[in-house]
Amino acid sequence: MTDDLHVFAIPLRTRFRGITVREGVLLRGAAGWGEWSPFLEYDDATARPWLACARETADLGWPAPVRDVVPVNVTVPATDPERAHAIVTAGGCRTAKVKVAERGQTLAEDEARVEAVRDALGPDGLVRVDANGAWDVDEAVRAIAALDRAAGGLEYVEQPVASVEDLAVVRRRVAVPIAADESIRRADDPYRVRDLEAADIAVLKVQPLGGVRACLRIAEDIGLPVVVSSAVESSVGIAAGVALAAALPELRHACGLATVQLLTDDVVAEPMLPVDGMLRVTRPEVDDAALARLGAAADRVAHWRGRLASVGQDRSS
Ligand SMILES: O=C(O)CCC(=O)c1ccccc1C(=O)O
Ligand SMILES: [Mg+2]
Repeated sequence: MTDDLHVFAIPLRTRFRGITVREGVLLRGAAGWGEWSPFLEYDDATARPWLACARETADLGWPAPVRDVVPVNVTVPATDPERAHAIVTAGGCRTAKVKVAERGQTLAEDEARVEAVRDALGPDGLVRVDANGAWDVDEAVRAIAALDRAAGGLEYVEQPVASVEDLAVVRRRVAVPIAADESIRRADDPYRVRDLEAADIAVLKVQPLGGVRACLRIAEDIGLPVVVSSAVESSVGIAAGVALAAALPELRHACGLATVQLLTDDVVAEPMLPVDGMLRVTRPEVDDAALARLGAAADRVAHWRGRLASVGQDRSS
């Protein structure tokens, strides 16, 4: 193994998006370390923009920031109300994003989680929910009304339904603002959201959308307020999202970049954790001791090397 590629495996505190360990690759270039951590089930074409993001970070670095802190939300997995309450209290953020519509769970469970989150935040915090496209149109209309009530007012609902056409329909049937996530990062044409007036807010993630510069272009062209969100990266990947949030001309909403809290460990000495709901705009140093501690098993390293060779040109040899 050379020093220019490192495969990490970090256990999560709470199961999230069906995973319990976050794996990824750190690549080193002239500008420092970049993170490449596409989810395991993604095919090569889907994982390719994620690699462009890692290479931008490693080879080029980022455009200049226009702010030195970024407000963030605490991310609440689809867990029980007691745990949700504790996560919000420990998170120290004034905005919470609550995962809802998890497979196998009921709307009543979502309502109880959202109520617990409101209780933990107090009346002046902001509550947003993310359904990851799990509802159909009628379910969404009903669930959004119920969760808006449970929350005592929602800031917005993220990707209530899967298709951009349905998103446009739901947006016309509810009063709660709509944010588009998968309709941007997994779409052939992210601008359909704009053209169909399907959302009030654009969620941008730097890895799936090909890096900070690519996202700045989308932000400019899509004409919607932006929320920068993570893909549950290590602090190396989170720093790229923070660089985007820091370079946006306007930032009206808290970003979903506080997800290092979901991990049990990190590859840097000073993790990208919020203080008083804010992340500092910095590029953290990778820590050799952490790399050694979090190095993946040999079979996983082989897996990621093979994947890197297939998705891009393997620069480690
Ligand atoms: O936005 C956040 O608060 C955290 C990031 C997040 O929810 C997420 C993380 C990994 C994959 C998908 C998503 C998502 O927004 O749907
Ligand atoms: Mg989302």
